[in-house]
Amino acid sequence: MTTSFTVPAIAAERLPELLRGMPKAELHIHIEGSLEPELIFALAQRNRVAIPYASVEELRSAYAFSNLQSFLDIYYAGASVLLTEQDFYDMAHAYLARAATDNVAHTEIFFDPQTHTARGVAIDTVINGLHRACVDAQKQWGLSAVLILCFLRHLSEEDAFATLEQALPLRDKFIGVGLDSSELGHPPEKFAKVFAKCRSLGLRLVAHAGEEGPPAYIWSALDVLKVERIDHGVQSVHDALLMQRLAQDRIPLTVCPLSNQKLRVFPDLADHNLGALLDAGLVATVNSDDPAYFGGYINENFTQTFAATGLTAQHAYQLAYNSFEGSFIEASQKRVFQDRLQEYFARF
Ligand code: HPA
Ligand SMILES: [Zn+2]
Repeated sequence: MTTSFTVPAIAAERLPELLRGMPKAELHIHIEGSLEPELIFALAQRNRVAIPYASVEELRSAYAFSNLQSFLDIYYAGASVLLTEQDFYDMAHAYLARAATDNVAHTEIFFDPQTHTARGVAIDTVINGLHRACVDAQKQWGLSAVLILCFLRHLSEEDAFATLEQALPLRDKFIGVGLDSSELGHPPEKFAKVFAKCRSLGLRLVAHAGEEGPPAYIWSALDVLKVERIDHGVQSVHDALLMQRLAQDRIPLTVCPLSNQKLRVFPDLADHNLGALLDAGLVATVNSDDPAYFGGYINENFTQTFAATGLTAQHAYQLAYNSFEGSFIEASQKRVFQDRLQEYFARF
């Protein structure tokens, strides 16, 4: 099965249906960013945590962002209602139920343990709750789900090492590590030693780079941290040599169009460079990032971006194909998903 499959002609008005129904993998979703205002309020009540908003509507109306940091401030505040293992389970279960209806066949979920351990929540509480929801998703919907532990880059490398040490007894419940939070001023090389340690432990490696930060951060994520995938990476278009490198080494980019729009990386979705990345031969994918905050889960990211930019059914096939190729599932299972994808397009 190759990527060179030619998609049969499909009328433009049937594109949304095609996009919603196609099997896909999601590779960039922060589970704390799937916490809907309704669940924040329910958990605040259940745990008797005070939140500075009078209603779900008031909270939702605060979701107007000017850049990454303005989002992160409210995102960390929202996560403060999570205390028990059941809270983490409920949050992940709600996301996974939603992903299943969006025809996500496989998902690789980020979580931010330091956001919780800093508030006195034990790392076992976090990981066990999330992992149990992943196990249940496979049983309930046949949806495969794995976890990626992210280090917060605004904190020190020492803090990342301490977090890794706390997590290692639960090593079989997460497949890799990532790097997220405030990008500017916190280049990947700040975490060179902890990523080298994770690599030696056989953990898979990813990092956010080139969301707001320069192409230099993408180079150092690749060459210093030795990551296998770049989260966002949309700033790579400003460096022709980097574009060549990403294409040649088939480094996947986990692009998040609605996030980029809401955080004003591309204020107008019509100006998004997803099509340019694909046309340059990069292994770009579409993902939701923080769907409760950015106005849409993965299918909304697909349908709104296609409507705004004029991408075609052939691009849709390529994006779904890339999502399986870029995933950390084993090669034989990737082929199963990619065969299913080709069959879906052939029969649509
Ligand atoms: O888009 C993001 N960028 C960096 N950190 C994050 N944490 C949640 N979402 C993001
Ligand atoms: Zn992200």
